[in-house]
Amino acid sequence: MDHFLYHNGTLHAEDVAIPDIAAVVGTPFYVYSTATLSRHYRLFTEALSPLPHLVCFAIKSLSNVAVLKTLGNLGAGMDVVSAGEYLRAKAAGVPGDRIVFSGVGKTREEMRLALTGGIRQFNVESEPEMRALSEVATSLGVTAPIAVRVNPDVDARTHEKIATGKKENKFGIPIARASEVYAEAARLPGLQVVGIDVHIGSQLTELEPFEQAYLKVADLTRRLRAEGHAITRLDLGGGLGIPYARSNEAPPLPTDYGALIKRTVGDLGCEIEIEPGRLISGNAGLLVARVVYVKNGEGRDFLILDAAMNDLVRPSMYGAHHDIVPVAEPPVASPTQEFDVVGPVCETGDTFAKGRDLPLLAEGDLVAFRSAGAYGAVMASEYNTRPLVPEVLVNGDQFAVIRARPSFDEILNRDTIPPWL
Ligand SMILES: Cc1ncc(COP(=O)(O)O)c(C=O)c1O
Ligand SMILES: N[C@@H](CCCC[NH3+])C(=O)O
Repeated sequence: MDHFLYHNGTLHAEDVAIPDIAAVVGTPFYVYSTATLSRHYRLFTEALSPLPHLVCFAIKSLSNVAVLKTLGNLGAGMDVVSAGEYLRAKAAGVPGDRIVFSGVGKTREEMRLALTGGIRQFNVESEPEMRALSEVATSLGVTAPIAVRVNPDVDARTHEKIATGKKENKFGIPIARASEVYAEAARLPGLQVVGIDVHIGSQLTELEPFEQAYLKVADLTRRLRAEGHAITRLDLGGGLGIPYARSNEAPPLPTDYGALIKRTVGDLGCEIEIEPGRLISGNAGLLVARVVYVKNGEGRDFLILDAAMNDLVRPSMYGAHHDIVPVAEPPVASPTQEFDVVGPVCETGDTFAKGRDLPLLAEGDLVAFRSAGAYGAVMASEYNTRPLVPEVLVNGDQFAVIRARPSFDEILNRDTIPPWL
């Protein structure tokens, strides 16, 4: 469900017409819907109720502070993976006791930042990290709450670049070694074991891999408790997929996912944490671009947009599909044409879609990439010295620019010329 629909022949974000935003910020731009973000967050909290739980939004999917504040105000926790993300969560007013810190390479500085600023738990991914955290916490005279991320060796059946739960992946400790790792955690000063963490990958379109992983976590909970550890919290990660090609994809819904969690780990008396990113933010965002040229090539027509791979890298990085729609609603049964949809960047990989059937489009027309809220703006770069595109947040009939397009002056001022030049 999203709130990007056609009204009066024009695509709207909630009650705001997309061309009205384009007139203010220019193109390309990202636009997010408050209603969709809120609805998706609530779907998870409803799906997990009445279990005690915290939905920690995976900031990596969409990290604009205004978006984080929107979710934080509803009571969401945050899953962060860097000092920058931690500071963003705090800037959005999220208290430390609703922030979990994930990631395989947390530095001592990052640990210190979170321990002094407040943290719900660290999801520790290795023994060296656990020892470092013990040292940092002891030096600060505090106790660090931890869950150990286990790698359950489960195939998430997703794109190989975003699968994280197989034994060959860098994430977590092998579940078979959990007993010894937890025993060491219990011995180390400055650490308090509170739970178990698992995250097997992103854009999962089936529930079965989650089920396999969560059943292993349930077994491990019983075993670790028998070994004397107080396991009171289970962090089950994120990863639930979204439909990208709306006409033919129907991944499981948060309700099904919630039911699965209840079935697999619901009877352990643990507080449940989940870390969804994409399902909350993905369909809450569009990337809007303008057609620069329609170019007739050899046996194909190119739709050249003013957005490029640096603005939305998913198609070139993962071969990902995004539905592309015209902002002006095409008349019913209007003719279509096949286009290769590309950006202006000097790489053949700067291709959003090949042979995509689209309504007839012309220079100056606006188009929107659907499902671009997650891993869109956050993965953007200034490759080809293209300024990062602005972000806009819509709420009902109002909208605000939540990140402005940098000027070329700002961009050029970031470089400094050394004295010898
Ligand atoms: C530790 C962790 N938690 C949560 C997420 C969020 O995943 P998704 O956006 O697929 O829900 C990720 C990314 O896959 C992750 O690495
Ligand atoms: N960047 C990936 C998702 C990565 C998930 C990270 N934990 C994507 O666009 O699909």
